[in-house]
Amino acid sequence: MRGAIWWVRRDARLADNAALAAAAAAGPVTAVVLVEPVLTAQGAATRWRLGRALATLDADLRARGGALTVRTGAPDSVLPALAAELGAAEVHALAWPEPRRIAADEAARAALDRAGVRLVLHDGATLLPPGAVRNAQGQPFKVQSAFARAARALGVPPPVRMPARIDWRPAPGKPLPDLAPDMNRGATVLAAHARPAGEAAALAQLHAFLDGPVEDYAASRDRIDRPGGTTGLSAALAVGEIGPRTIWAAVADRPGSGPQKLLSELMWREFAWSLLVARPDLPTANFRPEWDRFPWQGDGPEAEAWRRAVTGIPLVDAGLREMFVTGTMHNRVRMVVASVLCKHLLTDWRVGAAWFDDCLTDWDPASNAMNWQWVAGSGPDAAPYFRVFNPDLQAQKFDPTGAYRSRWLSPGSGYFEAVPRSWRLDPSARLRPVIGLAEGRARALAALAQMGAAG
Ligand SMILES: Cc1cc2nc3c(=O)[nH]c(=O)nc-3n(C[C@H](O)[C@H](O)[C@H](O)COP(=O)(O)OP(=O)(O)OC[C@H]3O[C@@H](n4cnc5c(N)ncnc54)[C@H](O)[C@@H]3O)c2cc1C
Repeated sequence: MRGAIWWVRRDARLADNAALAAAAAAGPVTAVVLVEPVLTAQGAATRWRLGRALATLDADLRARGGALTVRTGAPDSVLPALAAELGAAEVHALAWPEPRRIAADEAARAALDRAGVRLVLHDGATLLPPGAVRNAQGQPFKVQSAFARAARALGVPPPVRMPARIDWRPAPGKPLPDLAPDMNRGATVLAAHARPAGEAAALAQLHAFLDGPVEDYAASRDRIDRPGGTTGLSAALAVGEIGPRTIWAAVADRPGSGPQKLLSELMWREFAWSLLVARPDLPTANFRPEWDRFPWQGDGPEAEAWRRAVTGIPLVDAGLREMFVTGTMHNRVRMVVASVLCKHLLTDWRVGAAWFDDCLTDWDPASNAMNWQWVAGSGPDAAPYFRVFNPDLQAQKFDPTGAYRSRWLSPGSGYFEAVPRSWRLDPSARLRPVIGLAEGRARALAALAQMGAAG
């Protein structure tokens, strides 16, 4: 048998991986990672996290007699050459239907076709094949609850079994380079605070959550002062150390409000991917075109204070610091920091989404874009813009002990060691709010009225 290439992208796992299973069925497997433009264009934190996932996968493969083969360059030139070198007739990869990835995959497919090599994309990055969930008119859903009902009715396929035996055939290549040299000193801080990487760690994390915390998930998931109320699996999902179907299968038959709530949150991720597939411009364009008239302020000093986590609004600064230090942020706080940016600071959601793209280790192009548009009001099934979160009331409600704010606002949180020195932040500075909450709210509502009047 001529063997096949398993082209590893955001699927750093051996289990529940249809691409690996298909490659293994074709003979010896060469597991390949490409340092390519789609990867290098991604944000720093997500590249850093992907680097850790791939390094751990490489160690897992070495323990089984394999290794990752690393090559540099665009897939449409590197893959045909590698296939020729190996005599491989097939390349298998897990589909990741993000616009840049789709375009690069199409170019790779055309080049491989010319070389007589088949590129096969498999599903498994989402619960159901992207684009499969449609309404009675055959259109994608715009309302999440209806989408989730229809998706559940279709039934989530079980995870793919890992092949019992895989013959690994690594090819010569260089070691995996540092994928995020631009993290600079932030990398050391992140390494000290991020969760462990790898497939085994993700599975252990899932099972530890299912062994207890899941029962209380529906009630605890918003308590930001009590860590451990959520799975913490988003970064592992984003780099594919665990497949969503593995989580679904482990949770689906459990009774109780906690497990059911977890399934419904996974359906938000699923909805986001269905939106991105239907509207590839979701990360860059207002889903609802009337939002093109909204009088956003430019990316000015208020937005910069937000990015640097020095707005003087405690919950906002705490959340943005948590993200800088850990690469993630609690969902409740993401909603508040995004709301303050789009409403009190009247800043275009794309400014905030771009900052998250760069800072999140769990960056997911679909979830990030959908959630930003949800908060801003420009998305489908979005929160109405006039519903303006008051960050102080949110803090009282979800951080009643103040533990979250104390942790992330303390000078010893790690934040000041992680940020660029050029920001010249003073840990002992007493911050004044960049805007009064009542003033910001009134300004936001006036802008909304102006958009309405312009319509
Ligand atoms: C402005 C904004 C930006 C966001 N950007 C991202 C992003 O880039 N990547 C990302 O994975 N999530 C994003 N989210 C969604 C959510 O905040 C994270 O998925 C969640 O905090 C991850 O923590 P967890 O794994 O412990 O979640 P859990 O509560 O344990 O939930 C389990 C899984 O369900 C999914 N999920 C939960 N909530 C959502 C949601 N609102 N939307 C989509 N999927 C969800 C995630 O895959 C998550 O890992 C964003 C939310 C907001 C408000």
